[in-house]
Amino acid sequence: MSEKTAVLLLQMGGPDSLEAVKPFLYNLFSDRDIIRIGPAFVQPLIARFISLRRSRKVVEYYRQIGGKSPLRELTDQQAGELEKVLGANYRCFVAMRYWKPDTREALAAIRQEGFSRIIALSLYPHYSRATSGSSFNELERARTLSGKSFFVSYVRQFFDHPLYIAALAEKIEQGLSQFSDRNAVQLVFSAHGLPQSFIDSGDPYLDHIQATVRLVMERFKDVTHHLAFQSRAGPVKWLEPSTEEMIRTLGEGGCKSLLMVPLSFVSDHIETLYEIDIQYRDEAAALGITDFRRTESLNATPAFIQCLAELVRGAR
Ligand SMILES: C=CC1=C(C)c2cc3[nH]c(cc4nc(cc5[nH]c(cc1n2)c(C)c5CCC(=O)O)C(CCC(=O)O)=C4C)c(C)c3C=C
Ligand SMILES: [Fe+2]
Ligand SMILES: [Fe+2]
Repeated sequence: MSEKTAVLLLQMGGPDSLEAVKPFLYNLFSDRDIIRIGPAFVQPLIARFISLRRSRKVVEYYRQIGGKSPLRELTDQQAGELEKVLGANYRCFVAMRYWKPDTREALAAIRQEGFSRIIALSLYPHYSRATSGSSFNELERARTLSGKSFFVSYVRQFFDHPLYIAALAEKIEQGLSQFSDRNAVQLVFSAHGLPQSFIDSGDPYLDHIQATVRLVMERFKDVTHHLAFQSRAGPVKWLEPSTEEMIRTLGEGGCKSLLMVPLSFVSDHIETLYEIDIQYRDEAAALGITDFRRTESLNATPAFIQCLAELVRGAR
């Protein structure tokens, strides 16, 4: 057995072609950790119907951002950079919850290289049952199938890690420096939405998001900020206010300079590249917001990779 430790980066994944959009959505809507549709035995049928219907609309969004999600390339890049920083005692692998490489494939690769210890590093800073919880459950199922031959440590969250806060603050500082008058800028933290029912049943996601915003804003005391939630899907009540509502309220109130700060996902994906950069930008322009910008995603920024390395080194 190798003395090295395997680091398994857990991410949602995204379609790697337009043909993959429908099966990717099917995998997502089949997962009862993210969405519960009726009794378990009917969910696959309903998932098939919803993924077919939604894919017709969503394919067009992926087409506009280059015909696929960039999550695979970006996550591989993060894994490669992290491996360089961690040095010879670690090897990094990637497992995507709803696309390739899936968790079973990743465990097979880890086993083939002779590792018995895994650090499961969720790339969602804020814990939710819908995201990290789902990835951990999938890992546990795959580990059971493999005869529990791996010892796994979990990095569940890092919403308040000083290096994560510093990396976000660096991006905000870069964003603010692009405006001619930073005092006129309204900062909108746009976190991914979650159905209110998750929070009501004890999910810590909202508390984690609010803590990140508070910690970051300790460094920008002179800047006005707001928190809103993007990307609703389905008819239930989601966290409020929505990012669209927030942009409308600010635009109608005379705001001209707006800096969007995407929270909840550390890499670019459809919701930064399409929803913010195309859809919200158009909506903001129609409301007279003439200077609409977004902070860069953390992706493989060195300060963020240092944060991941600290999380791995501190994992028990
Ligand atoms: C079905 C309900 C959904 C919940 C709850 C949800 C929570 C949630 N999602 C992310 C991050 C990502 N979501 C992505 C895509 C995506 N998510 C949903 C649905 C829910 N998400 C759908 C249907 C899709 C597919 C795109 C679409 O149809 O709109 C992605 C990947 C995007 C990509 O680049 O391909 C990420 C990342 C978080 C953080 C979160 C809750 C906290
Ligand atoms: Fe989403
Ligand atoms: Fe999502």
